[in-house]
Amino acid sequence: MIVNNALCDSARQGTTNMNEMCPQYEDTATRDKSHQVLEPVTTRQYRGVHSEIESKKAICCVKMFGTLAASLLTPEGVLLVALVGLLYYYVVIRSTRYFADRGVAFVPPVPLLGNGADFITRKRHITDILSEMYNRFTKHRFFGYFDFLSPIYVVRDLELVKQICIKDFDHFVNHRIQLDENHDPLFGRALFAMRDTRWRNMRTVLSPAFTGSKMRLMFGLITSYCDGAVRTIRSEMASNGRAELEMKELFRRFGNDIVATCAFGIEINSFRDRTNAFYTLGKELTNLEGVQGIKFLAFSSFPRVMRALRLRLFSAKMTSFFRHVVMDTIAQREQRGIVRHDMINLLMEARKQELKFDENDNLDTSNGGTGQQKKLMDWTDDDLTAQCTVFFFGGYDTVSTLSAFMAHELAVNPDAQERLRDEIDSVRTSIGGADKLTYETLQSMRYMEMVANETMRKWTPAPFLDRTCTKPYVLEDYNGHKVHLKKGDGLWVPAAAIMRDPEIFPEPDRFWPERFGEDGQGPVDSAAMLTFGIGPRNCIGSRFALMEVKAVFFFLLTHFVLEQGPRTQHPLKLKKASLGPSAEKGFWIQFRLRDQGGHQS
Ligand code: HEM
Repeated sequence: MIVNNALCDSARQGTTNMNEMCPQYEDTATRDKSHQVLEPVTTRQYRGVHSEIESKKAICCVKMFGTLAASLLTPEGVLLVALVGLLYYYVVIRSTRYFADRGVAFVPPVPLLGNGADFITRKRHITDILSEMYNRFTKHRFFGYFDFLSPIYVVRDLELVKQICIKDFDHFVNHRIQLDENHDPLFGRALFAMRDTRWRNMRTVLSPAFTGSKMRLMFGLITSYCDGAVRTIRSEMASNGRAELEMKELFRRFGNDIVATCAFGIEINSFRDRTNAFYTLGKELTNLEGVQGIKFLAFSSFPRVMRALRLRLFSAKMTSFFRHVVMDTIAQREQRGIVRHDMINLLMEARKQELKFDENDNLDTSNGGTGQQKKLMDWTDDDLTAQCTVFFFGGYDTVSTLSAFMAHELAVNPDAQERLRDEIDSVRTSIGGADKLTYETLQSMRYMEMVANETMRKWTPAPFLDRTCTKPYVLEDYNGHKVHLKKGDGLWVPAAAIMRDPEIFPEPDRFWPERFGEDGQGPVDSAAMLTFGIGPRNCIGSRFALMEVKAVFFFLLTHFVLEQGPRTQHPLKLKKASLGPSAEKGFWIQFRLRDQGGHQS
């Protein structure tokens, strides 16, 4: 793996050159090529050998089957079959009676695979499965879902969602996922996976790093990066000023470089250096497609089994890569007394108990922020690396997904795009150029906010939220039927289904940013906007995410018009094999340069 062109000027800027730091990541593949020379084999020779092998295999199978049948006909064999049958009955068949025994509405699951069987076998996206159940059980505040064999209470009533996630949060502090901190140090120690007091302490310590004032400090890093990236795209366009680009890939590159600079203090240009380690490992780290998506679900459903099998969510190679990057950057900064306004700097302050809320920050105590500084925890190197890497887990795929859907909606809704461009042009003119854009100006852009909100509603990157019951609790249905939850019971909030509920958002399949404007109806309840979750366990990085998405679109629409191209899939269909929503055929959009004259900064 080569980390080419890690554009660095570490002494001056506090950024880090990854080749210098991690020489072990140089590509060894080319050196390892085998020099063995093989004799060529003709097709006929191959077929002959192949059919001989096949017939030997068949004979072998018949023999094995015979031996097995003979051994099962012994008294021990019969006992074994009975035991397996009983185990199957108790573990698989009986478990499917869980909700029936408690009087909770549910759809009979597929044995072993549960209600997500169609997702596991790639027939339907998990969002579609949950939405169908959500729309079916309108007479209930909650219904049952089997995640493999694990029963989950899916809470569909908004008042109950608020009760669980805000008012009675003490009963539902944790997410379901459980990882061994030592075995899976990156994700196991990240805020998302932390539990109970450790989570509370870390959230309190980290909260000041995500306030408006800290975002303002990082804003310059983002805009200078956006400007450079847009210039690279412009320079690569065909002579007719057009290019058809795949948006997920484009925004992954944007997101990668922004996370690298803001979180890790490393400057990379993934548009030029297309296979840099940050990009390839980050993509691997956040991949929730296919087996990795199922593995993620399995760590929530059978944490003990996964731990007993010593399975890791992320490879040791990845852990070691990010650990080196963070530790070497910190060492360089400490040696040279460098201060750079990025997340590593904030975490270094947090480790020294020097990270504080600023006077102008709105203290949001629901997020764990108290503004007081006392020693809540001792930081290990892995704790620090994990909180940096959270930008990848939490922010990389989600932000690129949201941006890709936003580009798609703007391309297929030219009126909305035109209105957004008008707002961008008028702001740019009033401030005297895109290079003068500030965090406050971006925040004040009304239509930009409406477009982002509507995209987040229609295409939320996290289709459901999850919680575990930490203290006994009683759920009550509309008809007064009570269900007693015990410690360890799992709950989901079907965020995507709620945000497409026509009772809450009329005409839910329509992209209509105006619904969030003065004339629009907005949601009947603001708690229905669940893209960033709800309550004290909500997304700590939401400000950062929105700042990034809005800044990127400010620069993109300054330079380009987004249009449907020959490969644009409209209406979009979701890719069935991915846990996070993604487009079945990719997000292909045609970029057209705006008139070459005075639209750029
Ligand atoms: C569009 C982008 C994003 C979306 C849609 C998103 C969504 C979410 C959601 C749904 C949750 C769970 C909330 C809950 O259970 O109530 C969450 C948690 C979290 N997110 Fe984000 N996120 C985004 C960007 C980011 C970014 C940029 C970061 C960067 C640091 C981040 C870091 C986190 C962390 C650390 C948590 C766990 C918080 C905790 O457990 O206390 N997210 N996010």
